[in-house]
Amino acid sequence: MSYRVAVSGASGYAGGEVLRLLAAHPEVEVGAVTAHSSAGERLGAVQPHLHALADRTIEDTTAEVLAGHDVVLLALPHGASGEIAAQLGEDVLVIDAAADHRLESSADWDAFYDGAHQGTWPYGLPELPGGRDRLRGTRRVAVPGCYPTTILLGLAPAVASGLVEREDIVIVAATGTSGAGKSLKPHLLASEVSGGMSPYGVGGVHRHTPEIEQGLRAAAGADVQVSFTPTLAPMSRGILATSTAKLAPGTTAEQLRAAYAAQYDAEPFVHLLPEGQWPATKQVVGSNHITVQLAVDEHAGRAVVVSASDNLTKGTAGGAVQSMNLALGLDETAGLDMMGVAP
Ligand SMILES: NC(=O)C1=CN([C@@H]2O[C@H](COP(=O)(O)OP(=O)(O)OC[C@H]3O[C@@H](n4cnc5c(N)ncnc54)[C@H](OP(=O)(O)O)[C@@H]3O)[C@@H](O)[C@H]2O)C=CC1
Ligand SMILES: CC(=O)N[C@@H](CCC(=O)OP(=O)(O)O)C(=O)O
Repeated sequence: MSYRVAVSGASGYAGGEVLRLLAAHPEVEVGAVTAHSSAGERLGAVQPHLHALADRTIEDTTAEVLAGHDVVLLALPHGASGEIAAQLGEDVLVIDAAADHRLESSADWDAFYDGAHQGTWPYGLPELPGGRDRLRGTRRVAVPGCYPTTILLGLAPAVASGLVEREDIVIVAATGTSGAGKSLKPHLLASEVSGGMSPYGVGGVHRHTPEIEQGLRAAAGADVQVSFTPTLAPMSRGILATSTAKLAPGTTAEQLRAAYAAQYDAEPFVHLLPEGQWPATKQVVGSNHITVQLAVDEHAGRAVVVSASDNLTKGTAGGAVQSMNLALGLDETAGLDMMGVAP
């Protein structure tokens, strides 16, 4: 059987990556492709790399156009996503790449986002404790943010094992510019971004902070506090996150490594690298894989964890397809077997 999947936000970066993956998915047929200002255009005019789908016409994002599909995959700005999601039937599997349904706490939503909180859907990160059980058979999935995916998979084993202090975690992460979407933004002009790096959202104000704390709380079973600083790097795709945490008394490097190995050895997409080899965005770009490495800094008494992903693949579209597979009862890795693109 082939599942018919509609993709909204088809002209954007996340929607384009979703379509790239779905076009190669063995159990899926791409149905309606919808967007907003580009409705009426050929898909090939705005996504010229999607050759197999180039002659599709982009339609308006309405409940009528999205009706009659098994799956609706939303890659819209938050707000627009919640609005259309509320009009879709309960039987259709809705996968939302926007932030609307990620947060459990309405207070967190109000502190970091505009508009009303749309509620909480099962969180699409299978590798978190209990993650797969939450996703199997569900009809609603909230796809995690790109930074949270990379950072949560970097830190979850450390907090879950109790080998680090939960109140002293510092994260600095670099992202490629595609994380900000396709619309024109002056700070993303090539002349601003190329040849340098810059921080943004400094001082605990980035909207992924509560999402990261929520995911770590789920892993640890207790509150976790982080300081998160994002930075912009001159690359189109990729996230490299460096997270450090104060070691719990007596923690050794061997214990920490064993905790990561126990959680990740059987994971198809999360790879604890061999000792001495460090994550880099070029290992993962274009793939649904994420690489992780750790060290113990004895001098500072801290665990240092580095994780790398492609923000558009494991960080959005690949993660969305992985969750879709679980929700539909398919092989979790279906359509996701591509390796990275290097150099
Ligand atoms: N980029 C990334 O790395 C990640 C993105 N996400 C999330 O995915 C979503 C899409 O992001 P991204 O692809 O980067 O953004 P883009 O700006 O690249 O694309 C936005 C898409 O949404 C459509 N759109 C805009 N406004 C409306 C509206 N009012 N109604 C219907 N469609 C609309 C646009 O259509 P048109 O062009 O026709 O106007 C376009 O197809 C966002 O919620 C983002 O937070 C999540 C994780 C990572
Ligand atoms: C470079 C850049 O601006 N990146 C975006 C990444 C966020 C993202 O895409 O995730 P959401 O799904 O939560 O929007 C940012 O920092 O806001």
